[in-house]
Amino acid sequence: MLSIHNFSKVYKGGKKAVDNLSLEVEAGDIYGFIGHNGAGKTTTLRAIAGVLDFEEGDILINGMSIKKEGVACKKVTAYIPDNPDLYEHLTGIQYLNFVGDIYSISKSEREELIKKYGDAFEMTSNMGDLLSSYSHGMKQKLALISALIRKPKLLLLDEPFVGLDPKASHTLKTFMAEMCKEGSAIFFSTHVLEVAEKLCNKIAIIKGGKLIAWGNTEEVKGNQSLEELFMELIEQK
Ligand SMILES: Nc1ncnc2c1ncn2[C@@H]1O[C@H](COP(=O)(O)OP(=O)(O)OP(=O)(O)O)[C@@H](O)[C@H]1O
Repeated sequence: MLSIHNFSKVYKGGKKAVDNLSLEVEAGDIYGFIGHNGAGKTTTLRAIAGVLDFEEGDILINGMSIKKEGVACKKVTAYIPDNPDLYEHLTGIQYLNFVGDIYSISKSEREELIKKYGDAFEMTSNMGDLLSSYSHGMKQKLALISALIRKPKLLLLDEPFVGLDPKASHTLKTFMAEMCKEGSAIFFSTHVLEVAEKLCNKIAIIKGGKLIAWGNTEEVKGNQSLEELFMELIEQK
């Protein structure tokens, strides 16, 4: 589903944010991406989503290169940044219809899915309100709904649980599991190691732009908790 081959990113000014990263995410995976602040998670997610250019390496989604077939890749991928920037002058329902139009979601399917996810995230009664009046968590929930109604094959999430209340976090985890059971894949960054440990069948740990551990969660962790492993790996020189 997602193949990252020797991806590196050097920002203007010379900062190498990601260094020769290779990773495979398969259909059905809930893949957690873990690392300290500044490790390179957002840089990697933005490159996969096709919103950040890069020179070294390639990223394939469903076998298509994000560099050469960006539009086709974006059709099957949804990306929610850690701080979604939505169109504030639209109402919730106008925004979701805008997304529905762009991705050609039929009227009946759109209505069904907006109801399903709107109700689950307790957003249905706020759909007529302007996004400028939404709290941070409400904006995040609307962004998640806009991604879920598209039924993406690959869902990329940057710190999805930050800012969500416990019920919304639980709802999101349920839908993440549902999506992957149906054959999609999720690659997401998180600092919440307990969530990663429970939810993810695979995890990757990045440090200073380099992957230092990856694979099946149980195999990567061994007998330790994810927190113990993370602390040990991060403290190693
Ligand atoms: N636009 C930019 N220009 C220059 N350097 C950048 C830019 N964006 C990020 N960086 C640098 O790249 C490195 C990786 O940043 P990135 O945002 O990918 O980290 P992160 O793992 O997502 O961190 P956090 O957990 O704090 O969100 C950091 O050293 C950061 O300072």
